[in-house]
Amino acid sequence: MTSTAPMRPSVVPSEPPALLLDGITKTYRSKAGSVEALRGVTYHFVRGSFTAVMGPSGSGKSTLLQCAAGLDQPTSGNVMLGGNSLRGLNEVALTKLRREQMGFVFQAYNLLPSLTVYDNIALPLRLTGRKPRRDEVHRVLDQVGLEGKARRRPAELSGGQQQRVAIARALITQPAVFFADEPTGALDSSTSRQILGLLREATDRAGQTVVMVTHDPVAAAYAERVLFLSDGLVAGSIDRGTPAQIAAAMSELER
Ligand SMILES: Nc1ncnc2c1ncn2[C@@H]1O[C@H](COP(=O)(O)OP(=O)(O)OP(=O)(O)O)[C@@H](O)[C@H]1O
Repeated sequence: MTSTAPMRPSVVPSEPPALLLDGITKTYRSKAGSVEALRGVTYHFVRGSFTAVMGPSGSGKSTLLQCAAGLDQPTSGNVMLGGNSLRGLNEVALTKLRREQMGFVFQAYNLLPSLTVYDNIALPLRLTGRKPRRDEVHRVLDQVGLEGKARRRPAELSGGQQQRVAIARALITQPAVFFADEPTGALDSSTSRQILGLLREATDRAGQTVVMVTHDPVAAAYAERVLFLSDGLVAGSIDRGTPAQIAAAMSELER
């Protein structure tokens, strides 16, 4: 595993990174005391890259994802999305940014059960105030291999098919950045491979940027880089690691 230092850019990139975390800290305060979930994370996610975020339980992975996606506010530091700062944006502006530039895929598929597959996928465009075109919806349905399922409801599909609907729904707005939190956590290994293949394709074919939190070294090996968190800090990274190398690095962190 490389140390944290080489992960800072050695040259100033000519275009802004897809996503920049600049000195992010996050402290949760409650009556029981305070927890420093992130203690100063600086990292840039290059455009078109696929990064897995791993680390022991409680190391800050979900907090990092929440802050990066503007779903939660860092205590200090800044998040830049495509060169635009999230700091100081109100909820309306953040919601607009999330709808237009971010895609989300979670372990729970979060599909609306009363809507058809077609309408679930079309929803993000409707939320931006735009009437979706049939060919747009069918293009992403085709991309995730679900042609012919447009009229089904989520409950009539397998878990893997539901997750593919969730990916299609995230793809339809052509977001700059995809956030995935344990996207294959509830799926068997062959279905997981298909889902991870779709995320890989989003980066390879469309130049989108994927940030995926996972506990699974096999899933993480689909990413070109694994970023390790430990105790709220970046502990290192591995590029193009095998599942065995990634698992070994995780065991080292958990020791
Ligand atoms: N809303 C909250 N209030 C208080 N503490 C919190 C809150 N959310 C997270 N924490 C604490 O912050 C730390 C980091 O939590 P986080 O969920 O980001 O870790 P994680 O790496 O995603 O863990 P896991 O792998 O178990 O999901 C933990 O100590 C956790 O208990």
